[in-house]
Amino acid sequence: MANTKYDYDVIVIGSGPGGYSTALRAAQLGLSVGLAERDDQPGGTCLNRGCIPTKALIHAARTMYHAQRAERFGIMMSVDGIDFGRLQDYKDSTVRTMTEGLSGLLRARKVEMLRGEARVLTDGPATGETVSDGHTVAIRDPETGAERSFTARHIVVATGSRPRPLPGISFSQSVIDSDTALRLNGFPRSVIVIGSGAVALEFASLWAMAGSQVTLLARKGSVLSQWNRRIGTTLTRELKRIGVNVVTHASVTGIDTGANLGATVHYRRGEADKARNESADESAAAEIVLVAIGRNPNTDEDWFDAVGIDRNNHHYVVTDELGRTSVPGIWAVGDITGGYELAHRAFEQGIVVAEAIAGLNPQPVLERTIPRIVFSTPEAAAVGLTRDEAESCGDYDDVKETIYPMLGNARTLMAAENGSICLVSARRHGSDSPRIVVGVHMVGPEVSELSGEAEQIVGNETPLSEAARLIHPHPTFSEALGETLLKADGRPLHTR
Ligand SMILES: Cc1cc2nc3c(=O)[nH]c(=O)nc-3n(C[C@H](O)[C@H](O)[C@H](O)COP(=O)(O)OP(=O)(O)OC[C@H]3O[C@@H](n4cnc5c(N)ncnc54)[C@H](O)[C@@H]3O)c2cc1C
Ligand SMILES: NC(=O)c1ccc[n+]([C@@H]2O[C@H](COP(=O)([O-])OP(=O)(O)OC[C@H]3O[C@@H](n4cnc5c(N)ncnc54)[C@H](O)[C@@H]3O)[C@@H](O)[C@H]2O)c1
Repeated sequence: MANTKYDYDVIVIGSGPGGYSTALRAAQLGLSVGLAERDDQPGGTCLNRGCIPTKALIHAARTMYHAQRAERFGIMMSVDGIDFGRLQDYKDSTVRTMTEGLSGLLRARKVEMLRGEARVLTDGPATGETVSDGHTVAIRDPETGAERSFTARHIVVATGSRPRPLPGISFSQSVIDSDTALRLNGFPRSVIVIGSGAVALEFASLWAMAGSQVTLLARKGSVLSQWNRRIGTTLTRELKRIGVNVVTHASVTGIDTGANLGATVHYRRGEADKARNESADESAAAEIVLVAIGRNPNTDEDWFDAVGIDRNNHHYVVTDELGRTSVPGIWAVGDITGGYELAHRAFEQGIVVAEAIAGLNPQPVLERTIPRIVFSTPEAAAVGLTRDEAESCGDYDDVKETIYPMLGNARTLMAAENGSICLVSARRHGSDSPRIVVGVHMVGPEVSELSGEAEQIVGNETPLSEAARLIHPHPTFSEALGETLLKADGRPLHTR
């Protein structure tokens, strides 16, 4: 779509999953696109400091962990050591391959990279052309500091998020965030992980499998306290099995750090104390402390206020369901929009925004069925509602929970692993329509790979009786979901 008034049809600020998917889809639809990025390479948190490097390290640590446990199969193996330099090279080259691949794809779609820190201006461009407010982006060259201005009919803000520190405790050499954790020169001998969400559990699993002494401080009675209760308690138990010392009901009260590496975390045990009548204050010491208590959106630069982009009390940008902000012509996608901070949600938001800008009529992102995965050991995955959510939302009657212990699954048994699936089914409120699956919650080996099927079933509101007719190949982990569906449909085959 040629446009003479502006330099670009669309300028996207930030090249993480939200920004780059917007740029790729917009370019595919014939729009001219500039993609501003302050980092040296595109990909944002996900490719450079998130999804990709963490999973590369988890893959490597799992390989070592499985080798050490092979004795139970009669295979005697030992790990002679870890060449951490080579491990880092493997992780970095995985990241490089991904970011270079992305750069190539952006070039092929003729997306122009605009390198530097970007901000939206309220006035017209330096060229003196007349444009309405909020259509000009200034980009500061990282080398010279000089600013260049570009105009666009639409601006998409995708500035992402950054690690959140504990209130009153700054990050330091021994109190680190996930960015620093990925740059360590070796696996720590001992580590305290604060938090019990995805980042905490993935690093705790990774380090425990690599032989570190890991203490995880969880504020609630189990990890993943926002998830289905059974998933949280099963995962808490399984993490202990791989050697993570999970301390529940622990609220951090302070951290002492010395001049050298090392820190002591002071915490208060909540409900547990009352039952045990013990001293409320406890402490733990380790080489490093990882703080993984969530992320803050990158929406605090002055220009957000100057341009008038509405944000909520937690600093997330407020948008309508297609991604429009309060300023006409300015859109937002990804972590800055609140809700699930996930790469695949950002991809879909980017596609929707690009299609809306191009004048297509996209469906809003279906937030309810976005799969959530934690690549811990074992993995956890969830799609849709928990029983409590289904009962309280008012949309459903006759809510039922069906539990399937994964030990009944042949592949889980062979792998000498454990887990559980919890399926939530219900009928639409006030109708005698068929029972449907409204939530699937899983913990166990490879359950990340079962989330696609779960999303189809929940998202399409497939009647339970039809979903239970799907044939799952034998012997696979996916049979565990098949068995759960059969059980929920009142005709369990390999289970009671
Ligand atoms: C350790 C870790 C592991 C994760 N693992 C997973 C996972 O396995 N699966 C999953 O789905 N999600 C995962 N996530 C979450 C995922 O990384 C984020 O949800 C996703 O990256 C958000 O994409 P985004 O485009 O909103 O922002 P980001 O990826 O944060 O990208 C924002 C980009 O904008 C740039 N930027 C910001 N401000 C400006 C500016 N003014 N000018 C120019 N450029 C700017 C930044 O440099 C950055 O490149 C993980 C996160 C972390 C921290
Ligand atoms: N596999 C994945 O998809 C993946 C992996 C890593 C990160 N992510 C995403 O990145 C984002 C950040 O991850 P995260 O794990 O940091 O955040 P999170 O929101 O998933 O979990 C934060 C955890 O910290 C706890 N917490 C909050 N404040 C605390 C405090 N003051 N003291 C102690 N505990 C506190 C919460 O109870 C929660 O358990 C999340 O949105 C997550 O979805 C996704």
